[in-house]
Amino acid sequence: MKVAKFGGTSLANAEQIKKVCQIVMADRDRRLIVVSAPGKRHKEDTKVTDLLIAYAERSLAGEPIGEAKQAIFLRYREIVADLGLSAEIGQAIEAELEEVLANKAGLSADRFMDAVKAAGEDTCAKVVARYLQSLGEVATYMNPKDAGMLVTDEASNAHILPEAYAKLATLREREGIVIFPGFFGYSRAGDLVTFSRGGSDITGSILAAAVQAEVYENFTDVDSVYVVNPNLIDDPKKVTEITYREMRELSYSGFSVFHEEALIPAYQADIPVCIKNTNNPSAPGTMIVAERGSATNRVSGIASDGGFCSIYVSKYLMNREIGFGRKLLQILEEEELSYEHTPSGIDNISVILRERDLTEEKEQRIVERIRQELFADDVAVQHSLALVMIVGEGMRQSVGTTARATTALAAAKINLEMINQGSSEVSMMFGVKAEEADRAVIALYQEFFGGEEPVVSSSAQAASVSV
Ligand SMILES: Nc1ncnc2c1ncn2[C@@H]1O[C@H](COP(=O)(O)OP(=O)(O)O)[C@@H](O)[C@H]1O
Ligand SMILES: N[C@@H](CC(=O)OP(=O)(O)O)C(=O)O
Repeated sequence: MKVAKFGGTSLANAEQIKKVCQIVMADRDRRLIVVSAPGKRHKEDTKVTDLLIAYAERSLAGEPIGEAKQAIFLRYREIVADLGLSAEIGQAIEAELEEVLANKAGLSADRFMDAVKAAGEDTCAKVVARYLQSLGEVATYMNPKDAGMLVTDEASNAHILPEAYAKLATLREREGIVIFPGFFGYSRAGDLVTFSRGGSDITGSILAAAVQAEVYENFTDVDSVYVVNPNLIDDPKKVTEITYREMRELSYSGFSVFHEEALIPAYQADIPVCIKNTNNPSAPGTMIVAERGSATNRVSGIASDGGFCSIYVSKYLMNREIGFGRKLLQILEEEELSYEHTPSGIDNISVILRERDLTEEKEQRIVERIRQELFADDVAVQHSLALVMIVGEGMRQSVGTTARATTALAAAKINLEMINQGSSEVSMMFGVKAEEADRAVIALYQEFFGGEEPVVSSSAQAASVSV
């Protein structure tokens, strides 16, 4: 049995949905199908999930909702019509969607937002099931509540509960093709809760682990994972095989092709993941596996992500002070902040955080507390940082990777704010100013995969004029 997840771009319109159904029908082992909400049809388009969020925000703010609602219904109406589904089917699907959008009473703002967001995937799953049925297939829409997709109840940031797996495993016994909406589950109390954005990848991975799938296929709009974001460099090198550890690090640091939390369930159940292209299904794609044969190339990928900040703390003889690190991190804990990294020196330590979590008020309070409670000599917060990551299993065995990377970055006149080698030794991280991140990635690509000058994609050209 294979679990196949199709992303928003694969379901953006009727033409795409037809491709999806052809792919499903071409392999009888593809029996558990996870769908996202319709995504962008072209670059300037809006994903249905974003239309739903805009709708929910207006509704919660008490603003007029007519246009926002119309935009959502239009997307599905067009898809249903172009798939040649009957008017009755269209009306039934619309009535269920309407009910969710109208049902605000008794729900907190968070719960309403999650219910509305999830309607994108839920409606799409119903449409796809109906279309497969119209082609003569035995296909059923599966409600995540009935299936047992039990999750924690943190709004918009759910995590699977371990007890969910036993019931989900019974999906294996279902007849025909099961169409499962991605992106959400239900708490123990029965409330709908969504995963974080892009979370349909997580649904697919959970289901693949639960049913012990032979493979988890993740269909998107690119032929493979590339060694660098293809929006930055035209036609970069393809990755044919990559380990879970490498992909986890790269997804964390900007490879948006696969959700950073989606690898864990598949990894724990030892299910290989294959990233494939709905628009070119015969391309082999990228396999994500436990061990890869060719770990000789030292760097497997280069990624970057912005939105970080660092709290730098220095104190003479910090290395001799028992409990300093704990006290520092406790201050963050009391401010309900998680941290990302803690590179340190003899008398200093930096704590890297996601900028979105640190309000101005919290920042002032934290700086003050570090000064007063820890008697720090210096505390400074630096904003607008990007983390650039080079990742590769082969880096463990090879000498000189750091030297090559820092030399390349120096030659591109990029100032390094921080260097951190991951404890796993499969990654190395460089903190740079956000506006220099693209140039840093391009310089590193040139160093490790270059040979010739890479062709910088037009959207990245502005950032890279001085390369
Ligand atoms: N290293 C990478 N390799 C491949 N794609 C990448 C990489 N980094 C970022 N991407 C982007 O990820 C996109 C696919 O992810 P996403 O838009 O979430 O697709 P889907 O709608 O299928 O979920 C690609 O179109 C590409 O722009
Ligand atoms: N539709 C949701 C979940 C998702 O995974 O979408 P996609 O497969 O298009 O990245 C979102 O946009 O966040």
